[in-house]
Amino acid sequence: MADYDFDLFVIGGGSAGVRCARISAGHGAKVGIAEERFWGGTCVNVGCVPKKIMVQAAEYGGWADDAPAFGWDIEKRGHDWNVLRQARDGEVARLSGIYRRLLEGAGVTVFEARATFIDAHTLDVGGQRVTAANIVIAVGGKPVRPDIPGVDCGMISDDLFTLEKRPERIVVVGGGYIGVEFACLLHALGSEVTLVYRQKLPLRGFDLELREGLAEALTAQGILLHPGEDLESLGSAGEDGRVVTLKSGQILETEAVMLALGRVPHTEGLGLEKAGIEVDRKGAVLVDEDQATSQKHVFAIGDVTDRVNLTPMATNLGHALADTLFGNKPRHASYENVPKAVFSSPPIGSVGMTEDEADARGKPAEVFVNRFTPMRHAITKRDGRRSVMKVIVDCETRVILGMHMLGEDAPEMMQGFAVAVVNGLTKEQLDRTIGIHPTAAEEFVTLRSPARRVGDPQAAEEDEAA
Ligand SMILES: Cc1cc2nc3c(=O)[nH]c(=O)nc-3n(C[C@H](O)[C@H](O)[C@H](O)COP(=O)(O)OP(=O)(O)OC[C@H]3O[C@@H](n4cnc5c(N)ncnc54)[C@H](O)[C@@H]3O)c2cc1C
Ligand SMILES: NC(=O)c1ccc[n+]([C@@H]2O[C@H](COP(=O)([O-])OP(=O)(O)OC[C@H]3O[C@@H](n4cnc5c(N)ncnc54)[C@H](O)[C@@H]3O)[C@@H](O)[C@H]2O)c1
Repeated sequence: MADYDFDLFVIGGGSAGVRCARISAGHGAKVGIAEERFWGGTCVNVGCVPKKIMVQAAEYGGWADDAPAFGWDIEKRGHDWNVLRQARDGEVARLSGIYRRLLEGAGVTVFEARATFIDAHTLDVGGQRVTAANIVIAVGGKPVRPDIPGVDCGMISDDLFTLEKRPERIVVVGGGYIGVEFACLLHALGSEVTLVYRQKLPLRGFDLELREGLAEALTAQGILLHPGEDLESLGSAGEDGRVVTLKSGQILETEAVMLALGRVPHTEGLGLEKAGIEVDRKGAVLVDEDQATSQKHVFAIGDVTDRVNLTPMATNLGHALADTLFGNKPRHASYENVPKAVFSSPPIGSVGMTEDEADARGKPAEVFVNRFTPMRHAITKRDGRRSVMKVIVDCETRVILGMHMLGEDAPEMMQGFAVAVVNGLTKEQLDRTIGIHPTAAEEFVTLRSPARRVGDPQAAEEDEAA
């Protein structure tokens, strides 16, 4: 290793890269890292953190509306976007600074520059030649901008964090995580929101019953839904207006457009071909189970591999790789049963198989479901606040295959239940647990009769015969 400048060089100072660099240095490796834009990457600067602060701001609007039902003499007079911007941007700057200081404190050499490959062991880092025995690609992803006329009339999620004024009317295109979260938070802050998406329901990949419940909740709170629609073109109208043309021919006039159409790996121009590193059609770096690329000393972690594109997955991958390479503790981060949350209103928390996935196994599973109005909203009578809880159980082993919730506090609740599900919790163990009363969470430990059975080959044959 003495022939190289570094034992490890990390490209990208986001969730995956910072963790890998910091832990590797802690294990004694000589580490360098390059970041071209912002320490902490997407999550800290234009992702989870500023988004969650905006979600929290939005929640106060609903609580202010609810308060009179509990006797509070409160009048909601409006929301000051600039106060929120300053609070959010201040917290983001604070966290980003912490990320940089953590690296320096661990003894990592930091470069505020773009890094690209010259060959499989050599990088150009802001004009400087740097060599490394091992290289980690942790460059993340970037928002998709579709190839349609007038695409520049639309904002991407990064732009929402620099807006000086909240748009009064906005069309959000895309029914994935970002589209749904921003539609909800902008609506709650006072914007008139239209959500356009391709499928019949938003959030493909989540449990169908939760998706149905969420679509009902979105409509109940006044978000205008356009399901089954695709984008044809964007254009301007007058000084500040925007026109969205859908493939069905429908035209929507609005003040602003947000495109939330997915993210692609940030590998363009990285020089991967010079290092002999293979990518897939979307530009995602191909890796084996050790996160090694087609060059065994070059690794890729986080969103750049386009597998589970979530921050805790990225940090886990970074930590596991550092432990494996320099900590004498070889291990893999598991892609199985990764808990997920959508910070919609109400939010979603989910771990394990959906009902459709359990059904498709062809092995019998029981599905327990509960729908209820949380106690708070029995008083407030606020629309669109019904909760849905679901537990899916393998009939033979009694192991819980999936747990899902749409409802207030679902992400907080699901983190705890996920610990148990990941460790093989059975339905009987869940039932043995005494509830905490009065909470919504206790509904998970009091589900007694299954709503239905799925995945039963015999039942499917009987259905067909009938
Ligand atoms: C709006 C939004 C909300 C999100 N909300 C959540 C959430 O609530 N929960 C959750 O778990 N996940 C969320 N995510 C996803 C999460 O942000 C990502 O999964 C996570 O940031 C991936 O980490 P990463 O290290 O792989 O990539 P990134 O965080 O994107 O970091 C990559 C870094 O590499 C830098 N870089 C790129 N190319 C180079 C180069 N050639 N040289 C030097 N530096 C380079 C980039 O500037 C960037 O800082 C959200 C994402 C978005 C966009
Ligand atoms: N709460 C969280 O954990 C969270 C929040 C935000 C983002 N994220 C991560 O970031 C990723 C990116 O988020 P995202 O919402 O951009 O992507 P996504 O993949 O979740 O959703 C993109 C949506 O856009 C649709 N789409 C694509 N092209 C379209 C077109 N031309 N017209 C209409 N619809 C089109 C897709 O069908 C899909 O439903 C997520 O997949 C997730 O991994 C996580």
